[in-house]
Amino acid sequence: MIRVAVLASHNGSGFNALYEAVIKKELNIELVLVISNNQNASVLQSASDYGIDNFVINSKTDANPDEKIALLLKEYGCEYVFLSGYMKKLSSDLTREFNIINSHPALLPRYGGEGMYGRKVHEAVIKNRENESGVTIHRVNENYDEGEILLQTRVTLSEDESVDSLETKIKKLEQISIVELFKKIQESTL
Ligand SMILES: Nc1nc2c(c(=O)[nH]1)N[C@@H](CN(C=O)c1ccc(C(=O)N[C@@H](CCC(=O)O)C(=O)O)cc1)CN2
Ligand SMILES: NCC(=O)N[C@@H]1O[C@H](COP(=O)([O-])[O-])[C@@H](O)[C@H]1O
Repeated sequence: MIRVAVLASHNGSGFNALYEAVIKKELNIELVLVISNNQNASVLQSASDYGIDNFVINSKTDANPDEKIALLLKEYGCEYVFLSGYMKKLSSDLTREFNIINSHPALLPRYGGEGMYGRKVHEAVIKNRENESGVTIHRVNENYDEGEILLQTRVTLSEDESVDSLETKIKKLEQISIVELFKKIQESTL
């Protein structure tokens, strides 16, 4: 069974979607480890509730956070790492050594890169009066949002779309897309 680690900075809504899919036997993967840079992240409580080991790793806890992350990924035998709203840039050592996958709440290559995360993405899409947005799931390389695109799903914006309504739409789409992506991985059709 594929062993998957999750990195998240806040709620980890994508992680929760994967966990639900595993419980419903839609996915045959093993979520073995959760790491957050944020000691207050609610994803840590979710992981504890699910009985999944979880750790806080940041510049306060470790002199070299990414080195500690790599050690844990090896210790837990992680074959894939999923970034579920993780807000820190990962080192090139990490991105070269591990299969890391990220979900970005826009149609890359637009609306990506430094400063483009969370609500900031939806604010920019609305400000530019786009008529569509979506989710991009991609491999992670040493730069923000430039890895190979694995899956993209689109959504049409309504005339009166707000940042809140778009964020809700995108998160729902993301949770579906992430499960679809891991189905492809476990069926080795990726
Ligand atoms: N090496 C990589 N690391 C990360 C990637 C990546 O593609 N390559 N993806 C990000 C996730 N992400 C977009 O999908 C993203 C997250 C955060 C930022 C950003 O600008 N962050 C701010 C700091 C924000 C904070 O501290 O809360 C910054 O760097 O100034 C851009 C894109 C995860 N890591
Ligand atoms: N650039 C990365 C990025 O913006 N990721 C986005 O952060 C949100 C985290 O929400 P959550 O904490 O509720 O899961 C998610 O929508 C995810 O796509």
